[in-house]
Amino acid sequence: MFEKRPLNPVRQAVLEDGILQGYEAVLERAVSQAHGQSGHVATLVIDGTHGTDFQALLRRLIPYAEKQGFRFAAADTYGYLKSGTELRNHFRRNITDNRAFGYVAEGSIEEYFVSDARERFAAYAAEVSESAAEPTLFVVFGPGALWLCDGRCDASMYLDVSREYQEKAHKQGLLNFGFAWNADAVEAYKIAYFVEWPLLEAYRKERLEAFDLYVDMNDPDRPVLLTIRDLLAVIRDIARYPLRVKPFMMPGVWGGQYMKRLADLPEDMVNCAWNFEPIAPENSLLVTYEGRVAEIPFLLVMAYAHLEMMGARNVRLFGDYFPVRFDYLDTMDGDNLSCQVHPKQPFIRERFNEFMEQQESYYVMEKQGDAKIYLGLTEGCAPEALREAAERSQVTGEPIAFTDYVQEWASEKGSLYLIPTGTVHCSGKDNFVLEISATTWWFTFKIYDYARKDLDGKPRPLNIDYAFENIDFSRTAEWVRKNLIPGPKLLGTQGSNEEYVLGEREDLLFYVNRIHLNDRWEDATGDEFVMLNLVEGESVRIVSLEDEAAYAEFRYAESYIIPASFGAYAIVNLGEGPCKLIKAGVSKSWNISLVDADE
Ligand SMILES: O=P(O)(O)OC[C@H]1O[C@](O)(CO)[C@@H](O)[C@@H]1O
Repeated sequence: MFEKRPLNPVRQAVLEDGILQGYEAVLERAVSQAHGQSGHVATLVIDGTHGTDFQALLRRLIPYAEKQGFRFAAADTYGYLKSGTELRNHFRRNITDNRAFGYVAEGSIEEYFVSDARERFAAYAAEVSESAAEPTLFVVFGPGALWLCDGRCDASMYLDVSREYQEKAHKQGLLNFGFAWNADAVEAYKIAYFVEWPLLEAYRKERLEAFDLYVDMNDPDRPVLLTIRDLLAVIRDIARYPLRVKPFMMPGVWGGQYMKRLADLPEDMVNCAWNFEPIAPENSLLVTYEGRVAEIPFLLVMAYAHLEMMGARNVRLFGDYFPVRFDYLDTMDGDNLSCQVHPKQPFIRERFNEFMEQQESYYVMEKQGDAKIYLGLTEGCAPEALREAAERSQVTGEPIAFTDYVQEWASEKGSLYLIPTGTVHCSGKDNFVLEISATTWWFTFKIYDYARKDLDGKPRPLNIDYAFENIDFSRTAEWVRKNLIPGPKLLGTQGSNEEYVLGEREDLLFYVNRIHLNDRWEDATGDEFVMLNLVEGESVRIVSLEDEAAYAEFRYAESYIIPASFGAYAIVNLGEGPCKLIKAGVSKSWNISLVDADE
C-alpha cells in the first residue's frame, strides 16, 4: 500500500533530550526552564506560526503554573498589531485586486505591528514586574512574541504547524494573521502566499536558533517537543540520507480517483486532484527517533541543511530554495485541467516578485481510454481568434471548441511532455500524471476553464490578459512534436539495466531520466540532489555504497529525494518483475543563478 505517512529516521545523531510527547512534557519543560532563569517574574515567550492553537496550550499552562506556585500574567501579540484595515492598507501593493495573484512581500514581521509596539509592550512588562508581589509567570504569546519583547525572556518556545494545516484551517474559516475578514479561502491563500508566509516564515527562519524549544502542534491534542538544539541535530542528520516528504493531497474540480484508490484515502474525499511530494515550501517531513514522531516543515530543513541537501553548485544557483518539484495531477475518472500557460522569468519577477519561472513537464504514469494531453497551439491558430473565443466564453458562460486552438495529443503511458514557460497546455481527463517541474506552482494563467464552477460553487479566476502577455504563438503542432515530446535516448547500461534521458532542454532547469531496472543500478550524486519516483514495479531499495546500513526502501508511486551529500549509492529492485524509476534533478547545463538576479 502507498505510504501516506512516510517516516524519516534519525540515524546518527544522538539527541540530548530526544523527542517528547504530550502537554505534560511541554509544560514541565517550559515552566522549569523559565523558573530556573530568573527571580520574581519569569517571562516565558510562546511564539509560533499563525493558526497554531495557542489556546490549547494556555488553558493547560494556567493551572499548571498556579500549581507550581506562580501567579499567572499574560500579554498577547495581537494587541500590538495594526488593525485589520490598516494591514490591508499597508500591504495593498502585495495583495492587489487580482483574485489569485499578488506581489511577494519582502519586509519583516515588524510591519504587522503598530510603530510603538515594542515600547508599549516594554512599559506593560515593567508594570507586571513592579506589581509582582509574588512569584509570577509572565507569558507573552502569539506570532512575533520574541520580536515584541526584543528577545528579553527567561525561556522561549516556538509552536509550529504545517502549511497543510493552515490551508485546511483557511477552508474552515481561519483568517490571515491580523486580518479582520477574508473574502474566501482563495483570498486567504493569496494573502498567505504573498504576505504572511514571506514575512512570518522568514521570521521563523531568522529567529529559530534564538528559541529554547520547538513544539510541533500539528495535532493540538498531542504536541511534540524538541529542544532547538535537538531539532537542528535532527535536521542535519536527516538531510544526509534519502528522505520522503509527507504527501500533501487535495481535491479539485478536475480531480480523479486513481490516487484515492492507491492510497486508500477516505471515502468522503470527493477526489484527489493534487498530491504534492514534494513541493518544498508546502510539504513537511515526519522524522522519527526512538519510536517518537515529529513533523517539521521542509523549509526548515532547507534553511539549516541546504548544502547537504542540494550540493554546492545548486546552492550557488538557487540559495536555499529547493528548485525541483514532483506532484501528481490525477484526472482518472475526473476532468480536464484548465487550458493554461505559465509566466516567463522577467514577467514573474517584475509582476509578482516571484523567485523562479514556472517551467513544467508531465510524465504520464497511467492513463485510460483515449486520454489526451493538450500541448501547444494548432497550426494556424491566430492569437486574436483564441482571445476572442476565450473572452466570449467568459462573458456568455458558453463552452468553446478549444481544440480548434489548442493542439490535442494522444496520451501515451510512459511519455514525457515538456512544458517550457509560454506553452499553452493542460492534461486531459483520465490521466495520472507525475509532474516534474520547477518549484513554482501558483502562477497558472487560465485561458479557458470550460465554463465550469469550482468545488466551492464559484467560477475559478481566468487570467486572459496575463496569459496573452506570455503565450508563445510559435509553439504550434509541428514544433511541439519535434521539441516537446522527445522519445527516450539511451544514456548508459549496467548489465541488463538501462538509463534513458527522457527530457532535457536549455530552457528547463530540470532534467528527466528514466532507469529501467532489472536487478541493480549503481550511481552517485556527484554533489547534486537526485529525485526518484518508482513509476512502474513494486519496490526498490536505495543503499549507500559506503555504508550498507544506510538505506531506504520505497514502493510504486512514492518519491524520494537523495541528498547531494549521500554520495555513491545503488538502487536495488526488490520486486518480482522489472521496474522503472523516474530520476530528476537540476540539469547539468543550467547555469543561470537566480540568486544573483536578486541582488
Ligand atoms: O489551474 P488548474 O486547472 O487547477 O491546473 C492545475 C494546476 O496544478 C499545477 O500543475 C501545479 O500546481 C499548476 O501548474 C496548474 O495550474
